Amino acid sequence: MRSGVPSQHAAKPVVDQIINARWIIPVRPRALLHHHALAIQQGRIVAIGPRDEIHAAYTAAEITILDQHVLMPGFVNAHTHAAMTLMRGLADDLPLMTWLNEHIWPVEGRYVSPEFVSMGTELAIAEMLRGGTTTFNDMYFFPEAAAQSAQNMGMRAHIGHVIIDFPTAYAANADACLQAAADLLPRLQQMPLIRQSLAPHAPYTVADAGLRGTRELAEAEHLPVHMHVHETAHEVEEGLAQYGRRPLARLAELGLLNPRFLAVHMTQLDADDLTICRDSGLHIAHCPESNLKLGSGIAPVARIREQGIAVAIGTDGAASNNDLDMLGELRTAALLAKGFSGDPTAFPAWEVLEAATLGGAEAIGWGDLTGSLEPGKAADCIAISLDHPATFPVYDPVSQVAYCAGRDQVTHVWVNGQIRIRQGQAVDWEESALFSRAQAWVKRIRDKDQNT
Ligand SMILES: CSC[C@H]1O[C@@H](n2cnc3c(O)ncnc32)[C@H](O)[C@@H]1O
Ligand SMILES: [Zn+2]
Repeated sequence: MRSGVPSQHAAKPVVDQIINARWIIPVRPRALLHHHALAIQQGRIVAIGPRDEIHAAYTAAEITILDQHVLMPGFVNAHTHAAMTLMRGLADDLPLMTWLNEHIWPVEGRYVSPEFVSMGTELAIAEMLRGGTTTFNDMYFFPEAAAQSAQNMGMRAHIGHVIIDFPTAYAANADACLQAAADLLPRLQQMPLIRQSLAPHAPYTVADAGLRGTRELAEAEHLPVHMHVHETAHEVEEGLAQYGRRPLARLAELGLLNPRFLAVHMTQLDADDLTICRDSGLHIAHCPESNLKLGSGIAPVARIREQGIAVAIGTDGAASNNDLDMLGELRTAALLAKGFSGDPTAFPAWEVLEAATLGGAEAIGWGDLTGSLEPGKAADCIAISLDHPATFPVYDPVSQVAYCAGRDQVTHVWVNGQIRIRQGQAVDWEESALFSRAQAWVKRIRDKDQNT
């Protein structure tokens, strides 16, 4: 494949860098390229083509040679609560509402603050970048703190302004959340790696008034909406009892569903729900490991995809997953779709890689910039070394990435052309220093909250 490569007779342009790789999986187009290279200038991909042609066409200030590696777009984690790394392993083996009501919400009530969110988000970014994630779609309190952490650490983030009815350390009610979102929008617009959404928490925590306010602000500011929906059977039963209709139907009636709506979880879907999803054009963030661990249910991904409904992949927070590992998550998604449907062709390797990259970018309205390696797009890319016992032999690199590579094999990560991970190590921060700072929070939470 040859894309964006100038004629070799013209004067040779100088680019910032060229990355040579044994294999490139650009995701779009769906192709496996052998011995190709990527030319990058000012954070953007300017060309992708056979190695010799790229070197004949460009001079580069920096050349990286990845001769045992797959180069591919970074993963887009379509649903996170990044700061919840500080609560990883605090409450396990519980159903969702017990986990939230008796453990997570009380701890959040005591500790969540801008400082807590900065610390937890930094830990999450360190983990996600090491695992090859270059963009995350977040929903948490104090979104400015999360945005600032992502911008400082050079990671791309889609930051959700949370909307929730009950009083928290962040805001008194849904109206105050909407006001905080409106006030913050211009500040976050100044951050080049950040885009924003509105994030009403769930149908059971935001009444109709807050959802109408969400729709109005989303329409006025052209913002996407990111929300937990149909996570458990209990949520659907409770919604039916309280509102006389299933939560998804209620959201449709409130005018919230459209291609800029990202419904997270969606484990409970009847035929009418699937029709609503298909007709509205919404996207689904599938979080299989969090759903399994909380015993919430299994999203019927094969049936969802048969209807042409777009699926992205997310980890959810580190307190319910308990990791932020997109390679692990996409593998679980592929295997679960096959096992649950009884069809091994459900969610094949190529399609699950697409869902974990471009599918995530499109789900958050960022498909113009990231999620695939194409000229004009941001150089958000990762290298995975296949020179490892876990991935030997290599008949098909796509199969290796989907079914057997581990995140310890992610050697290089670039966001917007800036190297963030080199030879498996963070470039700009010491992980041990992050852990030392985080330890103060861990001590406070442990002393007060464990074994009480
Ligand atoms: C209001 S900020 C986000 C809010 O969501 C909570 N949360 C984390 N994981 C889940 C989940 O799987 N379902 C519902 N709510 C979840 C988190 O603790 C924050 O309070
Ligand atoms: Zn969640």
